Amino acid sequence: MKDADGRIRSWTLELSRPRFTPPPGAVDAHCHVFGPQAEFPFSAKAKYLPQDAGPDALFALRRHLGFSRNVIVQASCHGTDNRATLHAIAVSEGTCRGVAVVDPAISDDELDALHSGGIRGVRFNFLKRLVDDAPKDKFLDVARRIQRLGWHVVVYFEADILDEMRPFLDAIPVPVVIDHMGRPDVRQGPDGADMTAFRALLDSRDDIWTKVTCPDRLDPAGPPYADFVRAVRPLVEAYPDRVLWGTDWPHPNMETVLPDDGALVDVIPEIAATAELQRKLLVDNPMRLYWPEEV
Ligand SMILES: O=C(O)c1cc(C(=O)O)oc(=O)c1
Repeated sequence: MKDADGRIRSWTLELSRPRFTPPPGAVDAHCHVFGPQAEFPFSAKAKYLPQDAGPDALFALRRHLGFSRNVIVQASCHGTDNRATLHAIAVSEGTCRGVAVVDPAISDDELDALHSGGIRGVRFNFLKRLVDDAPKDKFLDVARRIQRLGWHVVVYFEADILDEMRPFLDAIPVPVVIDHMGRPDVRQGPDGADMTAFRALLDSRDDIWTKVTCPDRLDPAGPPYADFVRAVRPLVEAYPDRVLWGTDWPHPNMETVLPDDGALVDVIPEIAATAELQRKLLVDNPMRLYWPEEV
């Protein structure tokens, strides 16, 4: 949905109320903020220009869905200027933490300032439609430099480059979180080539986590996202202590079919069928990674 300025709205205004009630303290561990542009302009290199989706809208969504905290992941449209993310964290009264995108030339003092602002990880994005370049050697240098802060890295790539990503991922000296499971083709099922290769990655070290997110991006059939559920539920059961969940609101680039966040929440009990799995996915795991001092 584009406005008169050509700015895209990628989130629905017709939100359903989910049937599923998240456990107390649930964390939406993958979401973004856009702007507001007047205060926090988008990057000159942004590949999409969204309408404003600031912290007030995010917190209204959170209340509606029954979540308590958010992890805000710096969106590619803001480049390496993390001010919009830091602003949202700052006004959240301790209920948000974040993942930054940094220029590899960032100083140690600037990294310290990000830590004080609630950042606990750095994102490396390998999607050509979102970023111009992804310098692996410089990213590895950043990964080494954030080790002293106790941070992790979040990596976003698509399934077709998993093989070529392996040496890079193997060399990262801090915990690794893979966005959206590295975008498998969920129609292949739980034992298809993409999920099998992804499990081999998870098996390669015990500090690789993943976000079991984005049925809307990965399952074109739409709600109730049957192929996504069939492919992802065994993953949640096999790696219950290394999975995170998030809405992905405001759903960057979902221009044609706007996901209903209520329907996304209703996928949770389908991929995490027991109260214990739900508590790990929504509370214990994200708290360990983002609020370790409270665990
Ligand atoms: O697939 C995407 O388009 C997408 C984009 C971004 C971003 O622009 O940062 O983040 C995501 O998690 C997913």
